[in-house]
Amino acid sequence: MMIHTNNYILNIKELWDDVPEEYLSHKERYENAIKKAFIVLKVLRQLHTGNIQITDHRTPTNVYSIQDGIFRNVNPLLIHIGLFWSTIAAQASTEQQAEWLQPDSSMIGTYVQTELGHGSFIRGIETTATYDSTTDEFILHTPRLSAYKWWPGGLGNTANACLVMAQLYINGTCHGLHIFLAQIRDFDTHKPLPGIKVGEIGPKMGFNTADNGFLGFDNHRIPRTNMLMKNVQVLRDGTYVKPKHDKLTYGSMLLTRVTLISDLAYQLSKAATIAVRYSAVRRQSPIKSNEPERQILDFVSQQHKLFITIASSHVYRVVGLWMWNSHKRVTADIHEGNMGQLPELHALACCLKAISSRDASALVEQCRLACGGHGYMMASNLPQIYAYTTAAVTYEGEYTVLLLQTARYLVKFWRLAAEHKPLPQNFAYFEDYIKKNFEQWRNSPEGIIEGFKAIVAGKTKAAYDTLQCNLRNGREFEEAWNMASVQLTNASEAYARSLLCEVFWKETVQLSTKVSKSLAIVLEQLAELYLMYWALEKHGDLLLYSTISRNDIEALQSRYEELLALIRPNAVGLVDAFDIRDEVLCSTLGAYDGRVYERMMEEASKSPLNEDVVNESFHKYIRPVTMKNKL
Ligand SMILES: CCCCCCCC/C=C\CCCCCCCCC/C=C/C(=O)SCCNC(=O)CCNC(=O)[C@H](O)C(C)(C)COP(=O)(O)OP(=O)(O)OC[C@H]1O[C@@H](n2cnc3c(N)ncnc32)[C@H](O)[C@@H]1OP(=O)(O)O
Ligand SMILES: Cc1cc2nc3c(=O)[nH]c(=O)nc-3n(C[C@H](O)[C@H](O)[C@H](O)COP(=O)(O)OP(=O)(O)OC[C@H]3O[C@@H](n4cnc5c(N)ncnc54)[C@H](O)[C@@H]3O)c2cc1C
Repeated sequence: MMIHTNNYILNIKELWDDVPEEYLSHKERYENAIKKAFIVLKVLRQLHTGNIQITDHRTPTNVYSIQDGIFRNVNPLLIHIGLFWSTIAAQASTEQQAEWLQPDSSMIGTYVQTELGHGSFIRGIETTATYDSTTDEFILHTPRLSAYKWWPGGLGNTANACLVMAQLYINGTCHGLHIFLAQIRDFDTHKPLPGIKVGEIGPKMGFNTADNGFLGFDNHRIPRTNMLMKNVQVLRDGTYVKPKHDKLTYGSMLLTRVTLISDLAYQLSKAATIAVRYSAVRRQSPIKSNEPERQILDFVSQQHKLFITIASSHVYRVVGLWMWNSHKRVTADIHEGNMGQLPELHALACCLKAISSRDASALVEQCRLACGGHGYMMASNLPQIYAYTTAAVTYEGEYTVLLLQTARYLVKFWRLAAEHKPLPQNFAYFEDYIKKNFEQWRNSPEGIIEGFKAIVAGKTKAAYDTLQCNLRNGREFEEAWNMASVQLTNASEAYARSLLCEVFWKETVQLSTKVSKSLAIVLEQLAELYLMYWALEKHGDLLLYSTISRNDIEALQSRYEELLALIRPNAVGLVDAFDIRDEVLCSTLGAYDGRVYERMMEEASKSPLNEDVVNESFHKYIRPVTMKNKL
């Protein structure tokens, strides 16, 4: 059957709620979401097997983005689709993949890594997988409470299988973390298998349809062939065959960090669409006292809050794609046995995941604030987008922890520069900084990019010098590192910002040659706005580390304000161009037709508190108090 995914999914009645999900209990929310998740899964399976085919051109992202509207929260199968399958595809041997990656598989899986006691420091994970050569099995075991798995999405009620990260033991030797496929529930009855203690962890700030769960193993046995064996093997006699790189097991985290950048771009585009459209509808106070009230979008301070969100969505879309292509290239190299580019990819993914999630949550919150009181309503959908986005600052590698990973990479190159050793081309600016080869400041995108590189160099130098000073004072390296960690994270943050500015500007200039002149102008305005915004935000750093002057900063401020005015007439068009359907946006404030107040009233009428003219609590609790003396 040929289908148009949008229409097909939008017309499946059971996927769309009559009662807004905020009025459901924790249990009802899950049950409602799981009903929908399996309808969506069926569609995805039909697409995969070719039983239905797609006629629209933007399919994978379309299905993904329509889901946002269907769940208004999170698809409980997000980890099954996004992490379970992709980890098997990347880390299982060809034979394992042939067995496990069947489109009609009974397995509903999740990715089980974090424990009650350890999330960031994964070498500290306590779950063990001990090889028993007499039976050719691994014994999965949770030795104590802190070793209970805690957090995996879909684990609480949905999954019947999982990929477990555990410490591998063979003949008493620990070989570190490895991934194992374990069935945890009966495929038919869905009851936990013997030796499995599993459940759901309770309500959270967001992700409340994702049934995040806990899991403990009591000497649970799985076949030896259930260890993911593409990069590393345990043979029948217990021989351990090492991987070519000891962090290949962390590959799923790397991939998800890369994918998340695009997902965050999409969340930003939703928030921007809601806030910009609302700001075009909402009128509040005149600018000149003798004039009618103005659209709040005409206030320059409002433009300052919103246009950076539009621009940032484009930045993360462009950089997300750039990272996706790098990931593809590096993965192909790894297949050929060449690990050379992995450290760079890891360093980039860490800082970009950290900064994209932090930026996205700050900007979504800014959009909410820009919608005044109405932005605080759940029906605006901004609170849900915020709760979803801010979780990404923590999961898949906590913000600070990831920045410190990138700092290791920066410090290595600074050490080379300090010792006057050869540097790769992309770090040549470290040498320039040491030799004080400072460029004359230019108030242009290219000048700002150079300025940001000077900040990276200056901050890396400062962190490195502190590190060296701590070492000279007799500290051990790890302690000296901890003492310098504020400066180290600052250097990583600056590095991410310089990458974002450089990649976005270069890609935009290139793209501009391929589109109409009028579109090119707007795209370049957005890119320039992004660079100016951050140059002004970081003007203190520029004053410290580059040759910028006070006059230059004043000129940047004027150009920034000019850009706000230039973008203003296109603001609504720019968010319309994100092309997000009302059904996906789920916002009273952001719908295409601009019927904001009507929709707000329609949504209010769905409140169960409006079902009775007089709520029964009046008779039970209020009247006895207020009428006491009059009875
Ligand atoms: C219209 C537009 C639509 C857009 C549509 C977009 C479509 C998007 C589709 C899907 C979106 C998907 C969204 C997914 C949502 C996900 C939902 C939430 C799921 C959450 C899951 C989780 O959270 S799983 C758990 C994650 N946990 C972590 O991330 C733990 C973090 N900790 C670590 O990673 C490690 O502990 C740490 C790296 C911090 C340290 O490791 P350790 O072993 O201790 O390292 P160490 O010995 O110190 O050595 C460091 C050494 O190793 C190198 N290294 C570390 N990691 C890697 C790696 N991954 N790869 C390569 N190398 C690595 C590191 O560089 C160091 O090297 P040296 O400096 O020593 O040379
Ligand atoms: C919504 C959501 C979904 C999740 N889904 C999954 C899932 O599907 N599967 C899964 O396995 N896990 C999942 N997780 C768990 C997630 O990966 C971890 O919570 C995350 O990696 C952070 O680890 P943590 O909780 O141990 O934080 P901690 O590491 O305890 O962080 C607490 C604080 O300590 C600081 N800190 C920790 N270590 C250092 C250090 N070395 N240096 C400096 N500061 C440090 C951090 O910066 C932070 O400020 C999920 C989490 C959330 C919130």
